[in-house]
Amino acid sequence: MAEEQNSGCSPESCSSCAHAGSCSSAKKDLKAPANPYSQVKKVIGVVSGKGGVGKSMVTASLARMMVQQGYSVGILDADITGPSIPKMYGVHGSAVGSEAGMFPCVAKDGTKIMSVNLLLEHESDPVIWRGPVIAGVVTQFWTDVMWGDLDFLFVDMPPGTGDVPLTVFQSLPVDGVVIVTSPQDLVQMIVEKAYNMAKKMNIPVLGLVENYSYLECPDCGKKISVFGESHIDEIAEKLGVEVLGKMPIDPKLAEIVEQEKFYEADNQYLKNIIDKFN
Ligand SMILES: Nc1ncnc2c1ncn2[C@@H]1O[C@H](COP(=O)(O)OP(=O)(O)OP(=O)(O)O)[C@@H](O)[C@H]1O
Repeated sequence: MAEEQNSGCSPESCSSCAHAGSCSSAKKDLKAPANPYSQVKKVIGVVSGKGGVGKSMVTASLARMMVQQGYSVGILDADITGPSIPKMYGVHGSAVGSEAGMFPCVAKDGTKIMSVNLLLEHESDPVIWRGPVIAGVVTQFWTDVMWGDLDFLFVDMPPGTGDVPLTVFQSLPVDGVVIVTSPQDLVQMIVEKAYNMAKKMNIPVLGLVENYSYLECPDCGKKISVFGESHIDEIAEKLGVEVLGKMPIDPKLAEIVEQEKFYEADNQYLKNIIDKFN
C-alpha cells in the first residue's frame, strides 16, 4: 500500500520539513540507544547463511587480531541458543550488574565478552525461548551492557537470516558485516542470502571469509580440499565483494579452543582484514 506523503517533501529532507514528526513518509529509526556507559567506535557483525561454518572461530579470530593491534575490543555473543565465545576464552563466571547496567566479563587478553552463557545458572542450561524474546535479549546486550570505551565490538550472530540478525541490523549501529562460509555445495545460494539481507538492511558487506578451505598435510605440505573445491572467488566477483581470507582447518586453532585459551591465539590467515576495519 502506498504511504501517505505530504506533497513537496521527500523522506530524505525530513529534518528541514515543517511536517517532520507527523508525516508518515518519514523513515522510522529503530536504533536502540547504547548504554550511557558505552562508547563504541565500530560495530562489526559476523554472519553466515547456515550453521557450522566456524563463524564463532572467525569472530574470535577477528577480535583477537585487533587486540594484538592494540585496540580495545568486545564480543557480543548474539548466538543465544548456541553460545560458544565465553568457553573459547575460558570465561565461566557470572556477569555482574549494577543499577547502571551489566558489566561484560573480561578475558585474559582484555577482550570484553557478553553472552547468555554468562547469565545462566548453569552453562549447560538450554535456552528455550521464542524468537522475539531472544531478539530482545540481544538488544539488551547493547542497551544494558556497560561496554566502556571500545574501538571494535564484534557481534557473533546466529546462523541464517532470522529474528536475531534482523534485530541486530535494525537496532544496533552496525558499520559492516563479514560473511563466513565454507567450500560446499549450495554455498553460492547461502552466501547470497546473507549478502542480500545485509544489502536490504543497508549494511555494508566488508567481504567474505572462507573457513575450512583446505587442510595442509603436516608431512608434505600438500593442500587437501576436504570439503571440495572452493568457489568463493567466483561468488565474490559476482557479488562485487572482496574475499578477505581463506582459513584452513588448523589443528593448532582447534587445540587452543579445546584448551579454552583463545586469548593466546595468533591466527595469521585473516591479516588482510585489518586494513578493512581501519
Ligand atoms: N579453521 C578451523 N580449524 C580448526 N578448527 C576449527 C576451524 N574453524 C572452526 N573450528 C572448530 O570447529 C568447531 C565449530 O566452530 P564454530 O563454533 O566457530 O562454528 P559456528 O559456525 O559458530 O557454529 P554455529 O554457526 O553452528 O553456531 C569449533 O570447535 C571450532 O573450534
